[in-house]
Amino acid sequence: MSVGDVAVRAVEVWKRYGGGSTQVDALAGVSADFGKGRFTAIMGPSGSGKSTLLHCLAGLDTPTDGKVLLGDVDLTTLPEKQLTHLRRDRIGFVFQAFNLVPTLSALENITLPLDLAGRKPDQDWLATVVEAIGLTDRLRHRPSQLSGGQQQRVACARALVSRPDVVFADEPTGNLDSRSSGDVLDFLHRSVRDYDQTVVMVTHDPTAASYADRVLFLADGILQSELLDPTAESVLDAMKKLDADQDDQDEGARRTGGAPDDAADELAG
Ligand SMILES: Nc1ncnc2c1ncn2[C@@H]1O[C@H](COP(=O)(O)OP(=O)(O)OP(=O)(O)O)[C@@H](O)[C@H]1O
Repeated sequence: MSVGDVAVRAVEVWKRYGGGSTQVDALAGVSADFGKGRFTAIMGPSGSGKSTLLHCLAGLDTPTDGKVLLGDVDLTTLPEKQLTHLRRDRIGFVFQAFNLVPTLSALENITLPLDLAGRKPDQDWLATVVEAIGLTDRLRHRPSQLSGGQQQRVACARALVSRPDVVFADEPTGNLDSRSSGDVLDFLHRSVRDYDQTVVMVTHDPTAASYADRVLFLADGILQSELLDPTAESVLDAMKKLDADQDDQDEGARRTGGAPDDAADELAG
């Protein structure tokens, strides 16, 4: 991928927690490009580092080592104040728990990031986004008067209203039933296909991942494989293979009494 086609790039990103016997490498040298106008899903077993990677890419967390480039800006060296502005102006977030402000209407929630930045919404784009989430008749409702799926669509609109470089979504359908999930994923998919937005989404769900153009698979903080034009079936197969590979490594380590890497070396010859 040429530099101009990349929205965000991870270069040898490490994230280490703790020290001594409790040390954990949540990310162990992850390098990946996330293309502009592309929808990428990140998958992997629990504890594999998905959220940590998303948070590092979004400038919500600082890697222990390595670089994160948003366009040509290295987030890892940016002073905190500039990072705050960059997150506000160039990045959108969708969280599993919606995180809407309960006292504001749906429309006020959508425009909140712009209001906080003292910017006026682009009315055409706002109308497009509002129309696309299919909630034109509920814009004056408070979050408590909306279903979970409707609240999450409001959160997606809020993430997109500033036309960010990238929308990062962390398990956006984790709290939703399959129908509401479909509505939210359709919306994210259309924002990429029709409006050239860039979405990076962490998910456990093969069906959710099938809405993406590409799926990256993490295990033990390492990028293991990727799948282009995924279907729910091909994602499930890739996850089974990942599980089987992990089991083989664990079994090798158990038999030799060593670390998985030692075991792999020993098995290899
Ligand atoms: N603040 C922290 N302090 C110590 N260890 C942490 C911290 N945050 C994450 N970890 C560890 O880093 C590893 C990766 O965590 P992460 O939350 O990124 O995984 P995940 O793939 O998103 O998991 P899940 O699917 O369960 O949400 C795990 O072993 C986790 O226990």
